[in-house]
Amino acid sequence: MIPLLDDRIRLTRGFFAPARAAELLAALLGDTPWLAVRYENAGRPQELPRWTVNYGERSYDYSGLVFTPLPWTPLLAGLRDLAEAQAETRFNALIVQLYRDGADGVNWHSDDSPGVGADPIIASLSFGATRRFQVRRKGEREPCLELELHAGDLLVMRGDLQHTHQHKVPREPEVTAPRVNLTFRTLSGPAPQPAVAHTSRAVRWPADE
Ligand SMILES: O=C(O)CCC(=O)C(=O)O
Ligand SMILES: [Fe+2]
Repeated sequence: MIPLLDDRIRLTRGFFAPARAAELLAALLGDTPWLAVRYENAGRPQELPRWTVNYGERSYDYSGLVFTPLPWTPLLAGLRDLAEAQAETRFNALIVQLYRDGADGVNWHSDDSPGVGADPIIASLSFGATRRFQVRRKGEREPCLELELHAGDLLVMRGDLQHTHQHKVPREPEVTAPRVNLTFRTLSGPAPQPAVAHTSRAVRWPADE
């Protein structure tokens, strides 16, 4: 395990061996009922630059978008149990994201919606294409940390990191292969109210459009 940023990021390379990571990628790509999320931003229709789906016991508020979770599958509950053992906490929510290729990504943000509590522990598993993961101090422009997340890697964010820093998965046009990321979280308190309406379209991988 590699501790980074005062032990508020813990990176475990090869938490899953390559063969197991490849099996998990295939299962996650094919079996997940993905959503392509459409919403309006200042009157303009937008689509999230990735496919996403939520699992577990709690809804998650993602920049005002609220998603109803699906029940744990045996596979995802198994991965949750492994993540819980590593992160030494219990998780009741999971966001699964598919970055179809390097044109997909996630912009600068902190995982600090009210439901995650004061100092959230978030465990992230990566499968498929290697992608960059950047971290910057809030209020600053440039990353202070840049990592490559490989298939099978486990990254845990903890302590007050979500208060002090933001993270991002930048677009990488040269990447052609898909990447699946799982983030396990612990949510509590009242269910979030949607601030932004979305129309989500059920989609399956491989995309046929
Ligand atoms: O894909 C990743 O590695 C990060 C995803 C993320 O930051 C999120 O889902 O909040
Ligand atoms: Fe995040």
